[in-house]
Amino acid sequence: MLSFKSDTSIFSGRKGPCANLFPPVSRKLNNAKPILMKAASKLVTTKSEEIFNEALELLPGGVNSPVRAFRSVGGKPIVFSKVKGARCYDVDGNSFLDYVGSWGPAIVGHAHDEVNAAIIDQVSRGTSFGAPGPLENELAKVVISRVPAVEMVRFVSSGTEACLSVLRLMRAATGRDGLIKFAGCYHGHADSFLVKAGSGVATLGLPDSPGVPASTTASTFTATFNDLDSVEKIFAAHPTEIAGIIVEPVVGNGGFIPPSPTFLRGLRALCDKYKALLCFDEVMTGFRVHKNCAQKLFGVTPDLVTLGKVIGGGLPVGAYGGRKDLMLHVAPAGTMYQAGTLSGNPLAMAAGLKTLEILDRPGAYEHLDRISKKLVEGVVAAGRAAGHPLVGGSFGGMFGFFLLKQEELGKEVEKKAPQSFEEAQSRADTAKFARFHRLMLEEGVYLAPSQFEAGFTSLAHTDEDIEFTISAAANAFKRL
Ligand SMILES: Cc1ncc(COP(=O)(O)O)c(C=O)c1O
Ligand SMILES: N[C@H](C=O)CCC(=O)O
Repeated sequence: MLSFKSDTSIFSGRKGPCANLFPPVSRKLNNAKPILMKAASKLVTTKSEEIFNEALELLPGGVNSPVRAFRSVGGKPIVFSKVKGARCYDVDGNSFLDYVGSWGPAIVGHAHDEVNAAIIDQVSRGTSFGAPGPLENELAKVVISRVPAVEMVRFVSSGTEACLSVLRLMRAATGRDGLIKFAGCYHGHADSFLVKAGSGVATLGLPDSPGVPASTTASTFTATFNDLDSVEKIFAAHPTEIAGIIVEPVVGNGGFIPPSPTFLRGLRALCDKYKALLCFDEVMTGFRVHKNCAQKLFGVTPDLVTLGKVIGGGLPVGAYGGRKDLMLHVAPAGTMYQAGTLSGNPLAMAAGLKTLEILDRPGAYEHLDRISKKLVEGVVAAGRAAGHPLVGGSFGGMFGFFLLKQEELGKEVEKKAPQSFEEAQSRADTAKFARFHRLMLEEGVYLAPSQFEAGFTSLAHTDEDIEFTISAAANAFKRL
């Protein structure tokens, strides 16, 4: 195992025959030539542990969002001190290649100089208005111009807020209460969505969530992703009750699960048949899998869309939007009420505008697509070469892989990616993933601390970073 010292001190170089094959993790931080580290040292996490132990007395589970607690991968979380570009740095002086990227917002790289400058410039004019500001129009125009379904948009402060608002809108517009979601999909933590949800709910193995009234989720019907029959059955049983479907067009909260070629188009047809609304929850996929979101990538236009993460460039933001006739239900244009003190926050608007401007530059999405594919292909090849069955995939800057149960090795099924969350749950070896996650940390690579989360690349990740990550994975698989 490697020990990673502070940015200004020596850093990793594997002992033994491969010593000269591994570029130092923090090469950008230290021009010193990599020197051989003492063997069998381990990741130094003293300060992280001190801070996290203190946090356990202050914050439920020591965190402000459950997945950060490392519960499903074991050990204690790494406490970050700063982030920059493709890297994160912990309070013990370790540096890691970061494939979480604040769960998506850091798509142009952490702390991008131009994004920082845009925020600082806005700070000089105030951090919050509580009144209309020009940047809300500017970001709205960019979203409307780039997202096929969006003719009008409302900004809020989180993806959760966007999803709970869009559900209320679907109900207000149709006069119906029913909602169809999919097992393993996560649409934030509002009551109606906490039914067989993905992300932290799945990671922690929670059945759903206490505190959610049965009366609330009585209107939430759960289908199986990529299984149109499971959706048709719900519609057939409730032909006039369903307000809409909400779906992650590429599942990222149940692990990485792409749609089958006919699935999204099938959902569109079923919604049209039963006069329900179709909402793509693109909080994660939005501006990540394609410049014009997943709806352009797959050629299916929903009625409504939710967005977040990328459009705030790292500051708190969410948005819901869609057909103008639907959005005009929203107060004060209409009577469907939704509000927010910090909605359309000028700092978030500034950061989001600059982020989307950088993403609009030539080659941005080609880079994201290419390096993500290279990463997944390299990691999968390394795992299989070491005798571990795994599958993976990517779209744009979003990727994922499943470490499968050992009995699949050498069988035809090994090459087939899970088509649904239920299948992923039955085929994934989450204990092995936990061991892999820890070994990758020791190799200087920070992956999402859950098998049931997607990974994220950025414009700051280089080919050398990807090659380093693949080498790190090869090492980890050998030690798994
Ligand atoms: C697809 C999706 N929808 C909604 C959310 C909720 O967003 P937030 O965490 O900003 O409330 C998330 C992420 O957490 C997400 O990935
Ligand atoms: N899967 C979630 C969003 O993408 C993870 C972020 C969180 O809930 O803390």
